[in-house]
Amino acid sequence: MSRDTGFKVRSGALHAEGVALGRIAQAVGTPTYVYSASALRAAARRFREALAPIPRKSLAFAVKANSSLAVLSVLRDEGFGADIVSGGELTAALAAGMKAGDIVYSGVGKTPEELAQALRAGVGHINLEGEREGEVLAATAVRMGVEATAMLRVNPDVNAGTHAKITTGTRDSKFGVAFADAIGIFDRLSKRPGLTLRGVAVHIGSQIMELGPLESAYRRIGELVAALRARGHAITHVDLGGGLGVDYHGGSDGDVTAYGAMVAKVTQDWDVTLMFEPGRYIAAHAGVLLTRVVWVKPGEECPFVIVDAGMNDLARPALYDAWHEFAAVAPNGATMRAHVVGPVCESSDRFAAGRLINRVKEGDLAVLRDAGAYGASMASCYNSRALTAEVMVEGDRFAVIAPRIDAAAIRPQVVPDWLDAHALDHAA
Ligand SMILES: Cc1ncc(COP(=O)(O)O)c(C=O)c1O
Ligand SMILES: N[C@@H](CCCC[NH3+])C(=O)O
Repeated sequence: MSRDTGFKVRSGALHAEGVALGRIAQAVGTPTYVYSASALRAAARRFREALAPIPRKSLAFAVKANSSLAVLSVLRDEGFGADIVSGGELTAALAAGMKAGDIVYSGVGKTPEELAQALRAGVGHINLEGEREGEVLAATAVRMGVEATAMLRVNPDVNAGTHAKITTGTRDSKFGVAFADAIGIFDRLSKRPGLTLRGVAVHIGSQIMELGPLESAYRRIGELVAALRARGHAITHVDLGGGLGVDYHGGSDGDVTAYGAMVAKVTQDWDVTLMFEPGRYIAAHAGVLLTRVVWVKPGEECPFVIVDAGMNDLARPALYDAWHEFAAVAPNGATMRAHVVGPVCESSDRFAAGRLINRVKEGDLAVLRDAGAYGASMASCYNSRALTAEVMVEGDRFAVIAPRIDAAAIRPQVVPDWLDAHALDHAA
């Protein structure tokens, strides 16, 4: 997808579809995430079309990438289920109208309460990331009088070739069970009443641009499927995770068509339903973070453009040195070299270092592009800043889909109600 899908300069001003971003800033203020519904749909369709050669499949959007209900609803209408990692994401997916059966629940630290919540909701698949979790899930299902349907997430020990902080399938990674242990764990868990193990799951990381590591991981999973079948296990599903990356510099994204062809080739004899969990590929280009320049202040090497968005609103640059293009909403053709920084009291609150950007001045509007995935969903109230508002644009209309929330409303002042720990001991 071109990242211009949804966001284009028209008559000298950046628009989200038919709506000038200046109009949104006027109505909602800044900083604000702005999403294009058409860009979301376009990416969702491109992903599905690329998987056309795969006969049996299900698609689940990784809710961690963007958990706004309006975004999830658009993807639900595109036939996506949800890949979730917490009870909160389960609540969000259900609230967005996703069917429980279309939800797959991953995560290394699901609590017993969250497992019970998933069973109560009737979640389609629970991706087990450890043997003990499977034992507790089975026991909980028996107690509740239901059958849990699950998959075993396996760590294939493949380096995804992405940023070290978002690689998830190497030997020392906390995710899934070690490849060498997988068969033993599968054998044991499949004997547990209350638990139907349908297959295996793999996810080696995020922002993966080369298909080689994905192909290596999938081939290992293919060997495992064959070995499990040889031991009499009925393997009906394999979850291939997410991870396909996008280009944040305006170039080509991970090649989704080649990805579809590779998956079709590697899995042609598997005879299973394949599950996919894309997040970034679907949402990244469909959103920008709209911000206003507060000050332009001289610096030793170049000026500081200080914007009203901070690392609490968009954490990726501070966390992974990630690149998001900074662009003026009303570019005039001139450029400047500057540091673009936020107001937060950390030196890592920096969106661009000595970068050539559109010339901006105090009060101008600008955007950080490609912020639709892992933007708002990772926002916090650090420095007691408000939680950023979110807006969805569709054609010439826009709607606030998440209001700006004051930090004080999230952490209201309470009068401490002191409990005497010793008195509680006596009561127990
Ligand atoms: C289990 C799982 N599935 C899917 C995803 C989505 O990944 P991405 O946004 O890179 O497609 C992630 C995030 O890395 C994940 O941990
Ligand atoms: N949050 C990360 C990706 C992590 C994906 C979840 N396992 C990012 O912004 O790139």
